[in-house]
Amino acid sequence: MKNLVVIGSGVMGRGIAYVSAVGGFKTTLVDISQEQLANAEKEINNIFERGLARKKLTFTEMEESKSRLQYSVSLAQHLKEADLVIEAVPEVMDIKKNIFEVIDQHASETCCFATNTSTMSPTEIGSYTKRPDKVIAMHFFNPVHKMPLVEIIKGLETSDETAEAIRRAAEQMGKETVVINEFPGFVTSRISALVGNEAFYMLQEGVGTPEEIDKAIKLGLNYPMGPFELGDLVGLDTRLNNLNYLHSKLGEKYRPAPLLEQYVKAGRLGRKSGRGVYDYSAKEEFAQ
Ligand SMILES: NC(=O)c1ccc[n+]([C@@H]2O[C@H](COP(=O)([O-])OP(=O)(O)OC[C@H]3O[C@@H](n4cnc5c(N)ncnc54)[C@H](O)[C@@H]3O)[C@@H](O)[C@H]2O)c1
Repeated sequence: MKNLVVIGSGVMGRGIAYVSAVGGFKTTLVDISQEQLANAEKEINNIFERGLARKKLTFTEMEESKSRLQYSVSLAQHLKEADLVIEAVPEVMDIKKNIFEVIDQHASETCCFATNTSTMSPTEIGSYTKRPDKVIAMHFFNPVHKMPLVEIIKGLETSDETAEAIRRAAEQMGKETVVINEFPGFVTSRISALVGNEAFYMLQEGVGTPEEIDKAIKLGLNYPMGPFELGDLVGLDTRLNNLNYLHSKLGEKYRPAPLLEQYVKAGRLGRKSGRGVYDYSAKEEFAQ
């Protein structure tokens, strides 16, 4: 694989484009919004600058990586050359369905398709194409340039060859991989949703303050972040959305804590809204 197209230049797509270019792939980042693309380019350049300052890469590596990266609002023209397309558009099945129908029409027969979905079925997404054997989920984590894992999820029809090609591509991007079979929530979203939800039940029951619960989990269980810190980073609305999905598929143990629903109703969505479990309004670093 040499040529990659990343669709969606939001939180995840820009990180995926960065690790792809640094990994040596000729990468095109595509979005329908020119403004999002401009923001993505600015942020990717910041990641390069910080990487250079921290000696994660040399000046030459930075310049070579940047020269492999381009930004575009027109998807179709870049698909003919693509060996792999990674989709990172919002977690809405209709949007994803539309994208996969379009890329299936324009990409070469040998091109593989990956979705960065957190919860959705790669089998269903593959069914919107005429190449379900070449469709897979490639689940990156936020922030992509720092998080070491890509969780690779095979749909029912995904071939072993596709899974192996995707595993090699992820490794070329500097990532560790696990290859698993599709089941709602995969491995990581399922566990993370459960831990985050349990923490909300504890808060609701008055077991402790958010600080105490986060500290107990971090220092007692050796988690790098507390469940509330992580929930605020991911977004409490996203967390609730995932829990509702898992509740519908896997039953009672994923029922969202009423307190979490209340926070989301109040607009306390986490860092992105300035307030979630914690208040970020005074902290400039969280405003970006
Ligand atoms: N945010 C996370 O922490 C996280 C982690 C892992 C996986 N994911 C998954 O990654 C995917 C993307 O999430 P995100 O947080 O980056 O979303 P986001 O909202 O930040 O970005 C989505 C981008 O897609 C663009 N877009 C929408 N429709 C498009 C189209 N038809 N063609 C091209 N671009 C289009 C939007 O303009 C936007 O820039 C979702 O499936 C999400 O579940 C998110």
